[in-house]
Order: sequence, then structure tokens, then C-alpha cells
Amino acid sequence: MPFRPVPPTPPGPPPPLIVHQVTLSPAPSPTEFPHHRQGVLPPLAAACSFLFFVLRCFRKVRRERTAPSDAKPPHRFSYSSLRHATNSFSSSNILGQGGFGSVFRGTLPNRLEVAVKVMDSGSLQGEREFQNELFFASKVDSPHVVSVLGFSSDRKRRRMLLVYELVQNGNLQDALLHRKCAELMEWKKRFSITIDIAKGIEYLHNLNPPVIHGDIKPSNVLLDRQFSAKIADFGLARLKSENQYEITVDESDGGKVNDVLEVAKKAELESNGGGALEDYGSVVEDTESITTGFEEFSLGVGQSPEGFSGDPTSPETLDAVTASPETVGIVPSPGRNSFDGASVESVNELGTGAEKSNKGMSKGVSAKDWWWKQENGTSENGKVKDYVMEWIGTEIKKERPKSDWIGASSSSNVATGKLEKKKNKRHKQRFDWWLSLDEDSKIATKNLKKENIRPAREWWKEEYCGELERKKKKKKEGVVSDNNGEEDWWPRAEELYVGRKKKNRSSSRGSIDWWLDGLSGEFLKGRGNSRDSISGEIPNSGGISSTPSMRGTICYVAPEYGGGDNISEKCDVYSFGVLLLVLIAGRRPLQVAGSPKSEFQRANLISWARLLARTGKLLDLVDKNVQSLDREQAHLCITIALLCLQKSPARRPSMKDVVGMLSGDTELPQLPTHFSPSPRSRLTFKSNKKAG
Ligand SMILES: Nc1ncnc2c1ncn2[C@@H]1O[C@H](COP(=O)(O)OP(=O)(O)OP(=O)(O)O)[C@@H](O)[C@H]1O
Repeated sequence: MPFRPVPPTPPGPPPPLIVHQVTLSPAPSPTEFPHHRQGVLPPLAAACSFLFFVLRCFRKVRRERTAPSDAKPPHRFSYSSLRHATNSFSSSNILGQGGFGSVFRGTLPNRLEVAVKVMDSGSLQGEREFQNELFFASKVDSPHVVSVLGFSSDRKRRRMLLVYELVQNGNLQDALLHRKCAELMEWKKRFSITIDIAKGIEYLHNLNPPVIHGDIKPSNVLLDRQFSAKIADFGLARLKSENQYEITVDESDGGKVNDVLEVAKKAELESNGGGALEDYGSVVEDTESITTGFEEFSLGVGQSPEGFSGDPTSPETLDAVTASPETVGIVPSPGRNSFDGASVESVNELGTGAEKSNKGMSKGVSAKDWWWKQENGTSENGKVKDYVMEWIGTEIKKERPKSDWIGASSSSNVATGKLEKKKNKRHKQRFDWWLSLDEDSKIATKNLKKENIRPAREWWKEEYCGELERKKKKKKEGVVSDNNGEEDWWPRAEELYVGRKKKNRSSSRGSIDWWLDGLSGEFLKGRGNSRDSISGEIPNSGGISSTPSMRGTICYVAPEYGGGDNISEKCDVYSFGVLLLVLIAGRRPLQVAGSPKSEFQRANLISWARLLARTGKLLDLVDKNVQSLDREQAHLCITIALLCLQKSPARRPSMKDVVGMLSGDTELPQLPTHFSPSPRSRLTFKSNKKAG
């Protein structure tokens, strides 16, 4: 029987008086009370305190169920208040451009400065990110994480808006690589940023249930006035939970995200055998449906604006509703075994085997079919690489129409005719970063002409064309590709020493293998944002940020990330490792430079760091522009980064360990033997093969 709170007792004698008497008078001895009182009062007091205790427990359990953290729920702003705050979304107020729209600086009537992200297209992915951001906003409250203050929607213009605290110095990627802020040229600042980020991730992992960010990279780290770092963008974040959660997508309805309360109701009804919706009752009562223009989704409303402590908004700027995002988009999925957290991209990936495959391949839901390629038998690294090459081949073929080598580039995935056309189109969308290299190349060419340095795209073209043609030749000769083994995705410093010669001799690894070393899988699993990770000699992506999200960002995403089942906090640890190297080296993870021999070794930052570890020259990695370098700290940071970048998630340290090591509280473990600067030997090579 459900617990019912006891109705309030009718008003009695003024309580303060009683309290006064009891507290201020010396405690009477039992003999001083009249006889009948002695018998009645103690049991009554005991009953009252028992009831009080039960009531408290009940409220605590309820609160924990609905709001696992103390974080404040975001508010719903009126669209007009945000338009006013941003001067009608004036272009002069643009702070940056994300994959789903622009971010504007704004000032609320109470003078609070905010950043307003306007997501202005009907993309399903955008909606998911929007919902994910709101969901996690209610869970997260840390000085190392950017706060989401609220949201808004504009039915007429089909816009969704997110309101964040303004973080004055923009994102780390921009500040470090484009603006080259003087503050970031101080080693001390880089080290403190490292600690901020590590603490931010540690905080997320320490929540209950842990939150996995899923897209740690410099452009998702914002810097405040003092250049303290805050983690942003929870579009791909997930909850790690024993119970599986998911946001469902109704395929039959064009892939729309289902009304979560409907889903919640269904789930509850099913699990209760059609019984009452006790757990969701209050949520349903307090729910208002908000139309985004694309579909209807529901946000709980039930908290007054005043309930938001430190309310940043005046009553005029707020609508009379406050979202309770814990009701958004997250429903228990008892049937699922694999962890897929609350991440919105988990949609459409349910079911098994052929059913999954067909579902994914036949529907026009963005990028799903692309994913199935990996998740249904082609997830071996070698084949994934084939797929990359196939796509790149498609792109290059457009420039070299007579070439027919694409057909030989993939072992199983090359389609013909109509299908191929469709596929090519898809690939193009996914990998527009490839085309964007042109932009970098132009600048690189302009600036480096005198030094006779090839633009990035030229370089890539040669590498991949060469590699694919070699593959084709091999296939013709009946040589079975040996690229499927995991080891191919991991660096062998020996090969870096000898570069291409070794590759040709042993025929075990092509240049593409070399290029993808340490980037295992990320190449395909990324959000398609080359600008975060790849550049020509002169990076030129200032102000331009990410592209529509997939599952993490190329070069930053952990090798195991992608299938959904292997997601753990260690994915964030891996991404942190890449970010840390970028922060120390002051360059992107992949940086294409012209001068083939010397630059080739350094192009892949992760491989280069490993190579330096083996040669005992770790500090060569440090950005030459850094002032007042603390060599010990720099050594520590690079070592930690390498530990985080181990292939095996189990070998990577936890973020708690990382914070401990950075602050000197935890002893730094030895780097794995294959990183040791001992002379190369057969033994070392073997251990390298085994190691993560
Ligand atoms: N709260 C904020 N304060 C200051 N600047 C911000 C804030 N939020 C975002 N920005 C700026 O706007 C840019 C774009 O942000 P957004 O989150 O849309 O992009 P993104 O994370 O790069 O893209 P995506 O969501 O596709 O990954 C950021 O890189 C940053 O420079």
C-alpha cells in the first residue's frame, strides 16, 4: 500500500512558547509532571519523531529518484527575452559556430552575461544534442563544467535555444592554436588548465551514476576570464548506469524522437502489467508540452523560478515554467544489456543482427547506415581502414575519373551503380573535412610557397592513392591483406624510424596504417570535424568549430568507442590523453606539413609522443613557444598522456588517478616497457605487440 503522509494536526498552543519553556527551563524531573502526562507524552513524542523520520526518508528517496544531483534545473526563457539579450541575434554578437548553429553573446536585464546557442535546423542530431544538454544540465554542477542556465524554443522559426553561462575567453582550441593567447604561452597556465580539465572529468566520473562526456577535445573546453578551464558540450554525454537508458526513435515516424513521457508511460505500464503509473504520476501531472517546431517533446515543469538559487534572471525574463530535465529523454530500458547510457545517438541501433542491419541500411536516417558498416561485421580495424580508404578514394576519383582503383580498395563494401552513387553522397557529407583541407592547403601554399611545401590535400592524395593502388595490385596477385590485426592500428616506433622503407619491405603496413597509428577507429567514428584534429601547416579554423556529431571526434575518440557496448569512463581518459598532448605541444593531433622526411614522423602527434618516449626525448614534444617551462611538470604531463592513451581501457588510469598524479598525491607509475627508452630489441618489439 502506498505511503500516505499524515494530515497536518490542527493548530495547538503556540509552539515557540513550549520550546521556550522546554529549552530555557531546567529539565523537570519526571516526578514534577502530573501523573497522567507522564504516561502520554513519551509515546506521543516517540510516535511523532518516528513519523518525522519516515517522512524524511520518503522525501529523500523520492528526491534521489527524480534528481540524482543537487544541480539546479535549467529555466525556460522566453524567446523574446533572448532575442532582446542578443540584440536580435546580431552577427556582431556571435561567439562561435557549432555544428547545429551559432552561439551568441547576450546580456540579460539583470546584467548577467550569457551565451545563447541557437540550433536552427530541423536536424535530428541537433534535437538530440539539445535534449542531452538539458538532461545533463540538471545533473552537473561544478566550477570545472560550463553551466547550462536554461533553454527556449521558437515555434515559428523552428529554433531551439540553449542558454549557458558566458565563458569569456572562448574555447581552448581557438585560444591555443589560432589566437595564440599570450596567457597560454606560460607553462604555468597550461599546467593549471590541465588540472582544471582533469578535475572536471573526474567530477563527471564521480557522479552517481557516472557521466561519460564522450567528446573531450579542446574545442569543448572553454576558458574563463582567468583562463581557468571548464568542460562544455554534453551533446554526446552518457550516463553510466546499471540500468540501461535510451531515447527511442520512432522509425515509422521519420525517425522522430518519441515523446519521452509517452515512452515512460508505456514502459511503466508494460512493466506493471498495465498497472498504475505511480512513479511517473507526478511527472505527468507537472508536464507541459513544448513545441520545438520539429516535434513535440516534453519537459517537466514544477519548480518555480525562485527555486533556482542564485537566480540569474529577473521574473520578466522568465516564463512561468522551469524545466525539470530529468524527465527528458531518459527512460529505463530493461531489455537492453549493452550500456548505451543516455546518449542520444544510441537511437536506432536496437535489435540484433540482420534486423539491425536492414533497419539501419534501409532507412534514410542520417548516418545510421554508415554506422552499421562498422557494427555489423566490418568493425575489424583493417576493414574500417578499407572503408576510409574507399571513401577517400571516392573523393579522389572525382578528380581522376579514369582511375578505377576504388573497386579494389575494399574487401567487401564496394557497391556499384546506384548504390555506389548513394554511398558516395553519404560519404561526402560525412567527410566534408576532407574537402575542407583545401582551405588549409590554400593558406599553407600561400605562406609556404617559398619553402616548396606541398599543401595538405596534395599530400593526402598521394599517400592514399599510392596505398590503394598498392592494395589493388596485391589483391590481383592474390596476396591476402594482413591489415586486419589490431596491432596494425598501433604504433611501432621501429617503423617510424625507417618510415616507408620498412613498410614496403615487410608489406605489413601501408602509409595509411602509419597515418592512422594511435588514431584507431577514430577516423571513422568522429564527428567529422577535421578542424579539431587535422590541419595543414598553418591551422586556419579560427572561429569555426564542429560539425554534426556522430560519436566523438576523430583523433580524440578512444579506439573502443563506437559500438556502444564498450563505453566507459576510460573513453574520456583516452580523449583527455590526446587533449593533453595537444595542449603541451600546441598543435593538432594530425598536422600535415610539407617536408616529407622530418615532418612525416611528427605528423601524428600520438605516434610522435610514443616515439619520443622510446627515444627518451619526451620534452621535444613541448611547444617551443612556451615560456618558463617546468621540465619536471612537462615530463609528468606527457607521461600521464601516454598512460591515458594506452589501447587497453583497463590499463589507462582513472581520472582520479590522473588528478592524483598531477597534484603529486599519487605516485606516477612506470610507463609500459614499450615506451622505455631502452635500445630496440626483439624482446621490446614483442612486448610492444602485446601491450596496449
Ligand atoms: N558558454 C559559452 N561561452 C563562451 N563561448 C561559448 C560558449 N559556448 C560556446 N561558445 C563558443 O561557441 C563555439 C561553438 O559552440 P558549440 O557548442 O555550438 O560548438 P561545438 O561544440 O564546437 O560544436 P558541436 O556542438 O557541433 O560539437 C564554441 O567553440 C565556443 O567558442
